[in-house]
Amino acid sequence: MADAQPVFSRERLDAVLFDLDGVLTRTAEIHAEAWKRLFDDYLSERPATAGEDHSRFDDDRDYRRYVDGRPRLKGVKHFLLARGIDLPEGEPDDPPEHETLHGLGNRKNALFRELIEQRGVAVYACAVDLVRRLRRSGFRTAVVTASKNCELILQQAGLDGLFDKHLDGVEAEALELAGKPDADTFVEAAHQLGCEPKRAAVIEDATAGVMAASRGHFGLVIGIDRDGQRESLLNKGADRVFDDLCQIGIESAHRETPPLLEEMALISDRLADKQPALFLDYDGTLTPIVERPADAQLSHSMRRALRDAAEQMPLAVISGRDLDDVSALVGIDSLIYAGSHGFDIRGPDLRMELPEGIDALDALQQAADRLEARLADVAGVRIERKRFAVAIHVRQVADEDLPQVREAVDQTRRSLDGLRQTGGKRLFELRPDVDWDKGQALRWLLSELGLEGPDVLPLYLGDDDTDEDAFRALRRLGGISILVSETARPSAADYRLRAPDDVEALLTSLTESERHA
Ligand SMILES: O=P(O)(O)OC[C@H]1O[C@H](O[C@H]2O[C@H](CO)[C@@H](O)[C@H](O)[C@H]2O)[C@H](O)[C@@H](O)[C@@H]1O
Repeated sequence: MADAQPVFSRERLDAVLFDLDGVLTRTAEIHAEAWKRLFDDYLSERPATAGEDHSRFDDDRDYRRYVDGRPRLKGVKHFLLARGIDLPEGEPDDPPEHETLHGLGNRKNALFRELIEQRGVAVYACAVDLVRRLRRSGFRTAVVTASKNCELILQQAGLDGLFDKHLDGVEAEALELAGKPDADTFVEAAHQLGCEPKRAAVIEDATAGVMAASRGHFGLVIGIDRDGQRESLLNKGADRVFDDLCQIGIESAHRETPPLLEEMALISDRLADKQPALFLDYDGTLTPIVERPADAQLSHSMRRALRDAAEQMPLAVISGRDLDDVSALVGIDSLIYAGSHGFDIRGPDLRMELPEGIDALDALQQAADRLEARLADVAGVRIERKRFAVAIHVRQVADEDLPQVREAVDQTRRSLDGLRQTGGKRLFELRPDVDWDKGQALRWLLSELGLEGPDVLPLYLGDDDTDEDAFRALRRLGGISILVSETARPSAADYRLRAPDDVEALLTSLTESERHA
C-alpha cells in the first residue's frame, strides 16, 4: 500500500461500482476459454460455405473485440457476423445444440459453469482489499456486470456479502436495460444506491465498460489494464488507468472516526469573535430514534434549550420530515424550519418551495398511492407522505419481507418519471430527482439570512446519511460539523457527540457563551 495514490475522496464521491470479470475475479480467462471452445467447436462442425471465415477463435484479439464485457447474446452475434455467419436469434430457452444465437449462447454458458465448478473462482486480492477499504470509509459499493452467473461467481469466490448491490445480466434483462457499452446498467445501479452518477466512480477492465461509464457521465472512470490495453481504455473514456487496484488509495482528508467532542473548548477556540449560526437535524439529533415516527417527541428540556439558543443566535432545523410535521414537533414559532430534506423552507420572514420539487408532486402522489396498494399486506410497513418525499419505513418489517419492499420501491420509482431513491435509518425514500439536499438547503439559508461573511461560524449537527450532504457543504465553507452517533463510523463530520443529551448540553453551553460574549 506504500505507493497507493489517493484517488477516491468522500468529498467528491459516494459510491464505487465494480465490474466483475477481470476486475474482481479472475474469470476473464475462464470466459475466454469457454468462448474459444464454443466457437472452435461450432466453426469446425459447420460445413464450409463461401463468404464465411472458419478460422479458430483468437482468445486475445477476438475475445477483446467481440465478447469482452458485452451481453452474451451480443457477443455470439458480433463474432459470428464478423465471420460472415448470420444466425437467427431463436428463443432464450433454446437448448445448447440449437443453431441459433440463444442456443450457442446457452452452450457457452454451460461450458463456463462447468469450468467454474471444476476449478473454482480466484479473486484479485487487491480488488477485494480496495472494496473493504472503501466500505470502511463510508463508500457504497456495487457489482455491475453483464454476467448472468454473477451470484454463482460471487458465491464461489466468497464475495457474496461484500457489496451493497449486485446488478447482473438477469436483472438488466428484467428491467430491459441495454448492456455495456450503453450506460443503463451503471446508471441504474448508481440510482439504486441512492446516488447520482456524477458522485460515483466506475472501475472497469473492458473498453465496452469504460465507454458505458463515460457515456453515463460518471464522476470518475478508472480503467484496469491487466493485459496492455492502457491506450484503448484511455481513448474510450477512462480518466485514469492503473495496472492493479493496490495502486488506488483513499484520500485521508476523510476521517473514519470523528473524535468525540468532549470539551466545549474545542469549538470555543474556533468561535473566537465569531457569531455562531446553528443548523440542526431533528430525528436522532434532537430526539432519540424510536420505533414509530409519531413517538419522536421533543423533551421539554430540549425545547427550552432550543428556545434559549435561538435568542442568542440564528437557528434552523433542517429535517427529512414534512415541514408541518417537524415544525409542530418542535413547536417554537420563531425558528426557521426546512422540511423534506430542504425542499420546503419556512421562517418568520422566509418562504421557499423548490420549484423543481413542485414539478414532481404528481409523481410523488402516484408513488405513495401505488406503494400503499402494493404493500398493504406487508406487516409493519409504514408509508409516510411528506410534501416533497415519500418515506417507506421498515423498522417493524420482518427481515424476510424486506426484499419485497425493496423491489416494490424500486419498481415504483422506475414506473414514474422524475423521482430518485435515497435511504435513511430503516427507511427507503423516494424524492424528486433534483440536485438538492440538506447541504444545498444549508447553503441557501446561509445566503438568504446574510450569514456568509467571515464573522459567522455555521455549525451543523446530524445523525443520518442525509446529513452527510450538509457536513460536506460545511467543510467547503469552513464551518463545524458534528455527527450524533453512539458509535464511531465513517463520516465527513469534524466531531462526534454520542446522543441528543450531549446536543442539549452543547446548545446550553453555546447559549451561555454568547450571553456573556
Ligand atoms: O432528517 P431527520 O429530521 O433526521 O429525519 C429523518 C427521518 O426521520 C424520521 O424517521 C427516522 O426516525 C423515526 C423516529 O425515531 C424512526 O422510527 C425511523 O426509523 C427513522 O428513519 C422520519 O419519520 C422521516 O420522515 C425522516 O426522513
